[in-house]
Amino acid sequence: MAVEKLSESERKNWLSALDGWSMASDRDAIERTFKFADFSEAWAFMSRVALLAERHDHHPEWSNVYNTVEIALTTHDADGLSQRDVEMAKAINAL
Ligand SMILES: C[C@H](O)[C@H](O)[C@H]1CNC2=NC(N)=NC(=O)C2=N1
Repeated sequence: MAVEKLSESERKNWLSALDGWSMASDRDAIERTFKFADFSEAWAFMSRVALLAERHDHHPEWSNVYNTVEIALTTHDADGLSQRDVEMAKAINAL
């Protein structure tokens, strides 16, 4: 399915609505860092995000160090930010 990149105006609208997410400085992606009480909490969060990713068929680029999870979202099929990233960020924020 062809996925379209977000337009400039769409980006501005969505970014203001996505609490905690910001534009990556070096590429067309949004990112957010999550800090938890400990590794176990971080791992539980990652497990839930993994299930979301499968359900959305939209997968994060992420890293985990102990209690910190860094997530970047971009749409490889669109070579940049698309509506799918926005939907995924909203779903992650709702966890
Ligand atoms: C075949 C499968 O539907 C595609 O490769 C999906 C999988 N997950 C994906 N995740 C992300 N972030 N971008 C994509 O373009 C993408 N495409």
